[in-house]
Amino acid sequence: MTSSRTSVGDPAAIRVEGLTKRYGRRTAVDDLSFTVGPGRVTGFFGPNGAGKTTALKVVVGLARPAAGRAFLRGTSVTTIRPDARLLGVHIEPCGAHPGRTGRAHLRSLAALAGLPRRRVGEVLELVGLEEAARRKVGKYSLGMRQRLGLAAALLGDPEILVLDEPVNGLDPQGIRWLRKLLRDRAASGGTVLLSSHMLSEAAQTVDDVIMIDRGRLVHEGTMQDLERSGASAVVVRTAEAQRLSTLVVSAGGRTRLDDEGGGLLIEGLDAAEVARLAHRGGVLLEEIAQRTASLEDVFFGLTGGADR
Ligand SMILES: Nc1ncnc2c1ncn2[C@@H]1O[C@H](COP(=O)(O)OP(=O)(O)OP(=O)(O)O)[C@@H](O)[C@H]1O
Repeated sequence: MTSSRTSVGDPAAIRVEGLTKRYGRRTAVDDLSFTVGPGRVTGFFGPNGAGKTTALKVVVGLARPAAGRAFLRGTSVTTIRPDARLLGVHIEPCGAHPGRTGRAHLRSLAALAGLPRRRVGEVLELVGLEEAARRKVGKYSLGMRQRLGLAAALLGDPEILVLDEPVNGLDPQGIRWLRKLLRDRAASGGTVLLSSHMLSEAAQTVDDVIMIDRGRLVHEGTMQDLERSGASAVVVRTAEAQRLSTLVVSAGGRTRLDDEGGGLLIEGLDAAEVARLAHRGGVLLEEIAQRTASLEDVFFGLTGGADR
């Protein structure tokens, strides 16, 4: 280990404090704070445009914040010296020239980082790109580009891995493969922070969750807690949905139209409470059922859920 990793006794692998980043008058990241622990895979979730890529760029030192700070192993990213053994990053565009082969791209990255050439062969094998490494990057599919980006991030066998939307473009087999690779890294003490706008696809990969919406933190905790927090919702069918909605909201619940079944989805109250409310308010229910919430439902509940 180098001194930059051990000099400060911060137990967090990544610490972000009050980060704000603006593009003109648009605030992409708004007073965001979170920590990422070592030996964990952490999911950085949020809808399209939530500010995930922007925040990750600041975390890895690729963008400057208007306010706030980011630390890797207790050292500010603004003062840290580049070290491929500490930090591996994959954020598109990865900078690979379309006319170069995957292998040539990785070789120049390895040379720049002062890493031995043999690492190129090792990471190509690790990401399953040995065959494709001879081909030009411009001919790669999205999934192959993801693997190449991951290979680049893994060159230094880094302690901290930051990946922006790594699941994008991977087929189910590729997602399973990535899951194992990232889980293995965490199991051996590594830190993985990955962003995704697809909660379900990434859910089985992550231990911890940081969720943002419109640049702000909406949830930070374990995946287990998140799954528990949205354990169920109630689906009802009624001709008086508007009136029932008003009753539910005044009793502290939330409602929205159920995308799947066309009924009314109610969160924050259980089925018995909804039935009582409907009975007292004289609302006729044609159907009522308890439904286990999907992670998307949980996400919806936390982010306020407006369709954007
Ligand atoms: N270089 C830029 N110049 C101007 N605005 C930008 C720039 N990069 C991002 N933004 C804006 O900042 C906001 C956050 O974008 P960002 O790409 O960080 O979100 P995201 O959560 O990664 O979204 P996605 O899942 O779609 O990639 C968006 O409104 C976006 O339009």
